[in-house]
Amino acid sequence: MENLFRLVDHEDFFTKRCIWVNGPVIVGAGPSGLATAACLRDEGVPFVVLERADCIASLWQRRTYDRLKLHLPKQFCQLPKLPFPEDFPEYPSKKQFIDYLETYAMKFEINPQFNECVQSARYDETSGLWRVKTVSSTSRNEVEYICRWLVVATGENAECVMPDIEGLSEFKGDVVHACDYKSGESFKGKKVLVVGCGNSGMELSLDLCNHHASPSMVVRSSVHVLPREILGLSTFELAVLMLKWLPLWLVDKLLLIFTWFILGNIEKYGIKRPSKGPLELKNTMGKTPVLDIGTLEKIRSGYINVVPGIKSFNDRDVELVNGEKLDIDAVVLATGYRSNVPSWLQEGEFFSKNGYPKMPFPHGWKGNTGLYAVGFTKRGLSGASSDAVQIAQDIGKVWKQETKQKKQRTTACHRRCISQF
Ligand SMILES: Cc1cc2nc3c(=O)[nH]c(=O)nc-3n(C[C@H](O)[C@H](O)[C@H](O)COP(=O)(O)OP(=O)(O)OC[C@H]3O[C@@H](n4cnc5c(N)ncnc54)[C@H](O)[C@@H]3O)c2cc1C
Ligand SMILES: NC(=O)C1=CN([C@@H]2O[C@H](COP(=O)(O)OP(=O)(O)OC[C@H]3O[C@@H](n4cnc5c(N)ncnc54)[C@H](OP(=O)(O)O)[C@@H]3O)[C@@H](O)[C@H]2O)C=CC1
Ligand SMILES: O=C(O)C(=O)Cc1c[nH]c2ccccc12
Repeated sequence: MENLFRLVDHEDFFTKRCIWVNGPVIVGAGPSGLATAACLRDEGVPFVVLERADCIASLWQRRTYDRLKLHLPKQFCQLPKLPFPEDFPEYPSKKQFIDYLETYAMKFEINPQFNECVQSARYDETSGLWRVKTVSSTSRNEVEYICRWLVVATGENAECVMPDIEGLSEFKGDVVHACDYKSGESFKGKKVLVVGCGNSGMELSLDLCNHHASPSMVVRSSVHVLPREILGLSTFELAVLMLKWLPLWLVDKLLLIFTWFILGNIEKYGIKRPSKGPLELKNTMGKTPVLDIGTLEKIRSGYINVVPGIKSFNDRDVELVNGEKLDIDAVVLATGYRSNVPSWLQEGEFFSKNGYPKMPFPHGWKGNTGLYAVGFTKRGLSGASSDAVQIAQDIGKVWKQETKQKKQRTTACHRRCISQF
């Protein structure tokens, strides 16, 4: 590592360093950051990956529940340049996915700077360079990285959404967000209110049931629930196949017809369907349909109670919008996630205030001034992979041109850097 300057604050014993990076800085060592790094490695472009956690794929390793499996078939979840092992099942478990990512990082020699949380990043017009400031999560040490390219790979799930519901802070039982829920074991015999009915709310309600807790799941608006498989084929794969030949509206209609035959009328259990079709809703609003892995059966048999929106909490119970009161012991907030980009990226042209690129898919991966975004298209791991490939090609083109020119000009001039070769 090269220190352009190093300050030691003697009163507080923390250091400030400034580092020139020859190549892009990638913020985030989740699947998106790893995929971009691997593709850059293939292009021969050096890079630095900054990660706030102490491991790769921290969402998967630290902030997901034990029973989690990928819910799309493996061919739609693998990262570029390394297929999943043959012996992986169609829906790999969380452990298998993490093992794959560890192998991936090792194969492409990706060694992130761990425990470095990016606090700010701004483009310096004068020098035409990005200034990326990090603070260590284990000490108070600060580093400023200076680079030409900045790849934002902090993800759509960077922060948990905590709902602001009247009385929630007065509730006396345990309240956990889905990101801190590991298993239903600690809820055995308890009455648990699960707030939210996306894939997290549905799967956690099932897990609670399997651990002999009594979940009530809040469905405040509407949601598309589809079977994970239709006629022995994964619903996602079937949709992808049908989209090759048919318009989206027709695929949506067909999916709902198949669903009706397999799941029946689920409105009678309190689960209203949105007026837009599942794929249209995913494309326009980014709302992922639920792929059912057994929750509906538990709802049908009465083990999971579906309830409408929440009015307020009291110290031991909850009042619903229909006036009904429920005694509960604990609350699981499966209320979703948000991007954290606005909290650190000082830029208002490419990213919008909600932390997503302003340009819709497929134009949202490249900004001006060397800024890129990977994994913000609400298209899961396959969307992240295709962003990564494009970003690496784009940077690689410029890199190769310039390296060629530089070689022609002089072979003596070397810039030292901390980038990984
Ligand atoms: C429970 C769950 C299950 C999912 N299952 C699937 C699935 O089956 N199939 C699918 O396609 N998609 C799935 N997804 C979608 C998910 O978005 C992807 O799986 C994937 O994790 C996205 O990768 P990412 O690298 O973009 O984001 P993340 O995995 O969230 O990685 C981002 C990384 O950036 C780091 N970071 C954030 N802010 C900073 C900062 N300021 N400084 C430094 N580092 C920072 C984080 O610590 C994190 O390690 C699932 C999501 C969830 C929540
Ligand atoms: N096995 C897998 O692969 C899994 C994948 N995932 C993925 O992770 C991502 C995040 O999913 P998830 O965590 O479910 O988040 P989502 O954003 O999909 O769902 C959030 C849910 O919380 C509800 N909600 C939010 N605020 C409130 C409130 N104040 N009162 C009542 N309800 C509220 C929303 O309702 P409303 O719609 O009315 O706003 C919605 O039902 C998704 O892309 C999902 O597919 C998640 C789990 C498992
Ligand atoms: O799991 C997720 O969050 C995803 O975004 C994966 C995904 C991308 N497109 C979809 C369409 C239907 C269901 C899941 C997905």
